[in-house]
Amino acid sequence: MASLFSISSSPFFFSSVKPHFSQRKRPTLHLTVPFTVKSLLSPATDTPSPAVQTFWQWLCDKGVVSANSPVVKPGIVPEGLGLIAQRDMSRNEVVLEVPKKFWINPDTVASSEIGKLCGGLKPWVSVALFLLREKSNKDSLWRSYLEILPEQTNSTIYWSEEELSELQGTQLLNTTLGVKEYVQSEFLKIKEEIILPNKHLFPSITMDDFIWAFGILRSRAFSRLRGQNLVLIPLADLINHNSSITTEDNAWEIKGGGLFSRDVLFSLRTPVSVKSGEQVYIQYDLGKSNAELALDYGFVESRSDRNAYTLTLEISESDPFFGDKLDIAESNGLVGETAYFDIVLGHSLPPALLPYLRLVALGGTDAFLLESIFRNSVWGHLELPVSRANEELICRVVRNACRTALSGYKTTIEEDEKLLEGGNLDPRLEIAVGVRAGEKRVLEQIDEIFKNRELELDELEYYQERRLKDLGLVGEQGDIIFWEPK
Ligand SMILES: C[S@@+](CC[C@H](N)C(=O)[O-])C[C@H]1O[C@@H](n2cnc3c(N)ncnc32)[C@H](O)[C@@H]1O
Repeated sequence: MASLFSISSSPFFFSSVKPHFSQRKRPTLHLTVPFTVKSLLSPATDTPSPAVQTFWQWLCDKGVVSANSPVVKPGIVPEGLGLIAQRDMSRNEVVLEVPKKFWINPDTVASSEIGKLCGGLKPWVSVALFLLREKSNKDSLWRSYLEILPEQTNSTIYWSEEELSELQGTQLLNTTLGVKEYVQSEFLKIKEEIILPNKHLFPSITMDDFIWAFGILRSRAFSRLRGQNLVLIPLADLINHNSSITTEDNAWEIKGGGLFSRDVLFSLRTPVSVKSGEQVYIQYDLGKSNAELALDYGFVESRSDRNAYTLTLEISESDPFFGDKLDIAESNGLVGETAYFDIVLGHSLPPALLPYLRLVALGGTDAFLLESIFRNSVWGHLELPVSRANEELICRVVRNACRTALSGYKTTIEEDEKLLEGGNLDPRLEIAVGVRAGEKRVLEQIDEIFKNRELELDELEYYQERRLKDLGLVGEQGDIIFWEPK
């Protein structure tokens, strides 16, 4: 029975680089985790490095920014580089505007010397190759920008094996390994088809270089901008994230481009008022879980609703009712034999989870519900308990799966909490401890919900009782009304 479904790491279906500043929404929860982001009010102090100064000079020379009265300047901050306000700014004021000719996107690649080679490539692969080509070209027009890109972030894709071992048992570990495998397979393809046959353009590109480029895009490319799937915007990509900003609205937009209008520009606004000398921040994505933040950007947040766990449920092909169940799931918006449910700490279960579980577990004397005459009403029936046996089975299977998943972590929540309370952890360890503690909390929450449900099994009302009631065959006290012959 335990094979009814599995709680596994969320598989990463990855056909192109995922949106980096996406709008997907996810609800909220509670956990005292690691990373404390710099206060919005703390001013940045350090002087920029020569590379940053050269980058700034390049932007001034090209007229992207005003050398005399800049609104923001790049500066060294706890998050690496960031944008420092050069004067007081009110909410929604424009921080910077970058014309299209300074963007790096698949069009930039197409019109470059490697454009012809990159024709059929995925957008992210072509931009990654472009970055690596330009890096190896000492005369690159993009040199001053490339020089300020970090060698690594704390994204889990850059972690050593030892660092990854701290993620033992987590979904994040599996996702990270899956992503790396995917990037590697893309690399092997272009190595054969593009890199090796064009050694004069790509002298020595390694898998690590390709991972670097992938991580750069993943952490700083904007996506889903008007007509733009994936675009690097120098200067704008220095904007850091702050958890205290809780709106994603209107932080950036593309301006211009109409028939008689001026150049197309990327425009960034500050979502909150900022004092001169403070760092300007935005909210990257309210919908990302801590695991996604860790993978994409290399940080996590203490907000409890960033902790999530993906339940993967499957209608087994060996199920005698496989076809009917699949048909019912698909008619109710759950495509394919596998369904994914994101469970968020402190939030109730996704509404479709219980009906889907009941459907997957349906069998024996309840199987009549799968008959075609019920096809239009079956989901409604599945939204309520079907039978004691069915409800008991889903509780048992979910609880077993939670316990199995919990036994795969190398620490307990208490041990993780102690580590976090002790403070002074290496940033990557802090991310690992935060994510694994968060996942375990969600698993315990799921287990608790189904444990309580198990205790209620005798009080629940099941399909047959509801049916008898509907037919007027059950009295007020739940007694069966018999027909007395007159
Ligand atoms: C869009 S870039 C921002 C510029 C970046 N700080 C730099 O030095 O180039 C995103 C990266 O900045 C860093 N970052 C942004 N916000 C952060 C935060 N709140 N805490 C820690 N790191 C952050 C992470 O390394 C992330 O991958």
